[in-house]
Amino acid sequence: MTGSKKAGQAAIGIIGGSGLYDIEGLERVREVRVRTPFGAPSDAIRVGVLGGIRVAFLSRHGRGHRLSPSSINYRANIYALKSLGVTQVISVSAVGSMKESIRPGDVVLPDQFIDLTKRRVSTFFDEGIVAHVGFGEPVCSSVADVLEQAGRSVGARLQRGGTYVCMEGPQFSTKAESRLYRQWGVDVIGMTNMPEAKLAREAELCYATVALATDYDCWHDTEEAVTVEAILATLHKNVALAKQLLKAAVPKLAPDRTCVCHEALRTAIVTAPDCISATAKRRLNVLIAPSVRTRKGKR
Ligand SMILES: CSC[C@H]1O[C@H](OP(=O)(O)O)[C@H](O)[C@@H]1O
Ligand SMILES: Nc1ncnc2[nH]cnc12
Repeated sequence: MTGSKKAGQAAIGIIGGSGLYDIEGLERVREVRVRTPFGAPSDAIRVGVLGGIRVAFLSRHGRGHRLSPSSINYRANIYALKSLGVTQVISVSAVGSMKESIRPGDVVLPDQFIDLTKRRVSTFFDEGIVAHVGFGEPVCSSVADVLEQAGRSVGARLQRGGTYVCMEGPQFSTKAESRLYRQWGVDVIGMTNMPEAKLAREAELCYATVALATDYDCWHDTEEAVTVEAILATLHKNVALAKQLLKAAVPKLAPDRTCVCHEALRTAIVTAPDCISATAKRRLNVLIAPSVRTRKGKR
């Protein structure tokens, strides 16, 4: 087994979305309840071994799907994974297809996001310390490379790249909205990847999403408009594929990161070190300690 991490720690995090509340085949599982300065994550984190590699699995909506997209504590989720030693996050999400070419059952690996959420806290840097991370490339292409290979190896119909528009929900879109997003050229629609991906970047975690297309939203002339029933039926058929994909991907993720995700904060913190409030330092210690340390005395 790789990943010389202590029990209860893991370098790879998996955030399971709708239909993926657990991972069978996760061995030597230890349930970790993490407390964070931002409150409780969606559920206990299940740390175990998948394909010989230690991973930390978190159900985004909680087991039993208790949390709506707007009430998920995204900060606590990302902070909790970071504090367990996670450096790379694979997110799994059900999405609506906004293109004829993406069929229910297909896998999309989005490389861009449009954030239309309205009532979510989307930063760790809101009190006592200011930071502006780059987000032009919101997805880690190294992780996406691995997901693409893994997806193809398990026979998924897969689209590499595409734009995920994140709506607030919980209601699905109107036809007018759906048509508008299509004019924007988006590929898929969902309700959860924002602010998750933003927070992952602020926490210097690699982040990539395996988006499982479940429906054609409500824009299609001949297909039924989306319903939860239809989404769950499609997920039911495809969740096994997603699990195979994850199992194939996990051992291929390089433990030593060469991407820029791990240094997102290096040039992002604008507050002078001696002006960062003690509370912020304490609250964000897990995230900012290395960057603040290297900037000491520079201002
Ligand atoms: C239960 S269907 C709608 C629900 O599914 C997606 O969630 P996730 O990204 O966690 O798979 C979508 O964003 C909605 O939250
Ligand atoms: N059509 C859709 N809109 C928003 N979120 C979704 N998740 C799955 N399908 C969706």
